Amino acid sequence: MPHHLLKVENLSFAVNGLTILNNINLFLNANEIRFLIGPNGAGKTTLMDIICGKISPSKGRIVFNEKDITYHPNYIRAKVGIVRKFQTPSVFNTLTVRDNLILSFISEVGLKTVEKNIKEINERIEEISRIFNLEKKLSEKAQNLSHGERQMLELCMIMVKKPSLVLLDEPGAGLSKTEKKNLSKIIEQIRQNTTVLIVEHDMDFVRMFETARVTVLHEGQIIAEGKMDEIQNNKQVIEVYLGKGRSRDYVVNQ
Ligand SMILES: Nc1ncnc2c1ncn2[C@@H]1O[C@H](COP(=O)(O)OP(=O)(O)OP(=O)(O)O)[C@@H](O)[C@H]1O
Repeated sequence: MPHHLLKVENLSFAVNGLTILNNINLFLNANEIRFLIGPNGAGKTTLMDIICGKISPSKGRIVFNEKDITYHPNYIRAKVGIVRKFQTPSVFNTLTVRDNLILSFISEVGLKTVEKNIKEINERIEEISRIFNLEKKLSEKAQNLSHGERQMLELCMIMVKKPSLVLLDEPGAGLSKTEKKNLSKIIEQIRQNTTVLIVEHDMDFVRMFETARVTVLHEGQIIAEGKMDEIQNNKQVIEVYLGKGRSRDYVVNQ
């Protein structure tokens, strides 16, 4: 039996009498890449907000590493290894790439430890920046990077923290085809040490992950789950999302 790192059990969320999520059950294995897709307003962001602790559900529970974290605030979730990256990269624009990464180390292990081990930290920065194709940009200010490079830098800063679960909000948005391909390779590499849950509208990007499972949300409910080649032939998914051009591309194999 695979170990479920994250269990979302019988989860519902309502606001002002309006049901936004209705009895969601979502189970993520350790080292899994999972996509969450569905039309606008399906409830994807709300589900991510509940998983990261920004809001609490009306019913159900969230179990992470066998611990019930349903009502843990988001800073506690960050401590147990749940990290979220929003669509717009959040980096320190006036600092260099290296300094951004050093700050990430400081927030992870503390200033004294970083000062004491600065040589090793710099070696580690060089090593990790190679994974994210940033090794030639270490002295560059973040504001001079392209959008794609800033996305890479933020991901790199997140990975310094060695999270167990990374929540990504439309990471493919605004990237060129080549950048998306590179990002997909990096996410595949990241998952060697972490689980990745990705909200995405760009089906070309989702298809770059041949083995990843996809969960489809519609009107607050999960309507399908499986690999992309199964999902894209599912009648209901085509009806409510893929076939109507509501995603950012069309189904190829209809
Ligand atoms: N606090 C709130 N109060 C009222 N309605 C809300 C609240 N939060 C979310 N909603 C509604 O719940 C529905 C789901 O929103 P959500 O942002 O989770 O969808 P989504 O799948 O992420 O959509 P998108 O793809 O457009 O980002 C929407 O109709 C939204 O207007």
